[in-house]
Amino acid sequence: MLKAVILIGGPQKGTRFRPLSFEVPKPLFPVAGVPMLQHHIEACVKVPNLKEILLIGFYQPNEELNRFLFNAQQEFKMSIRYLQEFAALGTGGGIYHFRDQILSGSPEAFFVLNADVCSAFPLTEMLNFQKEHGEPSSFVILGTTANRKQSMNYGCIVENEQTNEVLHYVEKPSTFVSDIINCGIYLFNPEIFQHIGAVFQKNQQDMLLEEPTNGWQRAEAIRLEQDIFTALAGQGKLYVYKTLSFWSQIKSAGSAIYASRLYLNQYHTTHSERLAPNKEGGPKITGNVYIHPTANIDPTAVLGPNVSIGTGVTIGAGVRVRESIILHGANLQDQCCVLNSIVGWDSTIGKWARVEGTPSDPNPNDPFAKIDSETLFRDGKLTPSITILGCNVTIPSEVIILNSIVLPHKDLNRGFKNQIIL
Ligand SMILES: Nc1nc2c(ncn2[C@@H]2O[C@H](COP(=O)(O)OP(=O)(O)O[C@H]3O[C@H](CO)[C@@H](O)[C@H](O)[C@@H]3O)[C@@H](O)[C@H]2O)c(=O)[nH]1
Repeated sequence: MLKAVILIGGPQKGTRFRPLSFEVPKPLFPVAGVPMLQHHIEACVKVPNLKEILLIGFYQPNEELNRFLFNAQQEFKMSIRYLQEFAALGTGGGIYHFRDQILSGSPEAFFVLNADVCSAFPLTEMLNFQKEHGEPSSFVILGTTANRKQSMNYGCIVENEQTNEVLHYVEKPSTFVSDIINCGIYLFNPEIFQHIGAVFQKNQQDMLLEEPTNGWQRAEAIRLEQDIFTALAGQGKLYVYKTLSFWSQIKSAGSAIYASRLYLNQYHTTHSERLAPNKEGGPKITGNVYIHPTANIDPTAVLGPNVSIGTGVTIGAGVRVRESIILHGANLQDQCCVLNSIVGWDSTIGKWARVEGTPSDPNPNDPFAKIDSETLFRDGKLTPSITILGCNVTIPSEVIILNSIVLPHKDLNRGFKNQIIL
């Protein structure tokens, strides 16, 4: 029997996702029409003999999360539970804290997935790879190739090219180590807890020797990457399965638009029913577009490529939307234009208004380029990025909003360019 754990972090995480993460926990933000986490769950339920999915994080249980869990259990007919850490215990501390829950029912192996990645999740391939490579109790990291410069933003893996054993692991190195990076998707077996447990014991002993502080939590805060992988590298225990399929991190709101594009494209093979067709009396669709069945769209609107339209959205005559996510309840009035933007829940864009951002796509000429999840400011200036309207924002008619972030509940009375509107 197999299980899967999804590390969903908590409210202090996902800061680059503000103001969108004010309204909904980042792992539930819709990407290609469904909550980010649902893509992980859909991949897990396809794995034969996978019996339970555990979400581990430090969010207070909340209505959205409960509703999501309830719906997902119903839809996928699988046990999907949320386990709340008492504090941020790190990527290794959380699974160690809940080891009894993970091991109940005696799974022979379990996946651990970072929630903030978008991937084709080649989980069955990882299982097969594990059977063919290394010793029976070895662990597998999913890896992909990045370019030299960007690789340093990730965990970097040096492998034995014949055996794929991980010989050396460095988390976010300051100089180049390897262009194979950690995708944040792992296959473990119960033995991993011995390794995490040894780090926990050592942390505890170290703390006894230190001056007393209120650092009692520190022994439990364990990072898989720095504390476990670095030590396991070169021990014949850790292997890397390199994937050629799509993969990206979802850190910033801009990367959610990019991730949407990747998932919409995958829908051709996995969920063709989620892709809007061009049909008589409907809007003109170019490329891949997701439209929730409750959205009300004027037939003269032109949508796509890479557009996701949420529940109850209204789109008026002559509206143009491209490379954007329109969240539920938004109202795009006649002839407005939305490009490279995220329009927040229940926002209204007036007639003939133009809401536009700058895409932060990876360099299309570099096959290994990843999306740069830029910080908001560079050299004291706001980095040009996608435009984000928080929830319940009103944009008046006939204005331009360019490369701006508008915080929730703002009623703007003019156009803005390169600004954060508080
Ligand atoms: N439950 C729980 N989850 C956590 C915690 N801290 C982080 N997470 C979750 O663990 C994942 C990793 O988060 P970060 O710690 O922010 O790491 P990162 O910068 O994303 O880097 C990791 O992922 C990269 C791939 O996306 C890797 O390349 C890198 O090596 C590392 O594993 C995210 O899904 C985050 O929500 C925690 O204390 N508790």
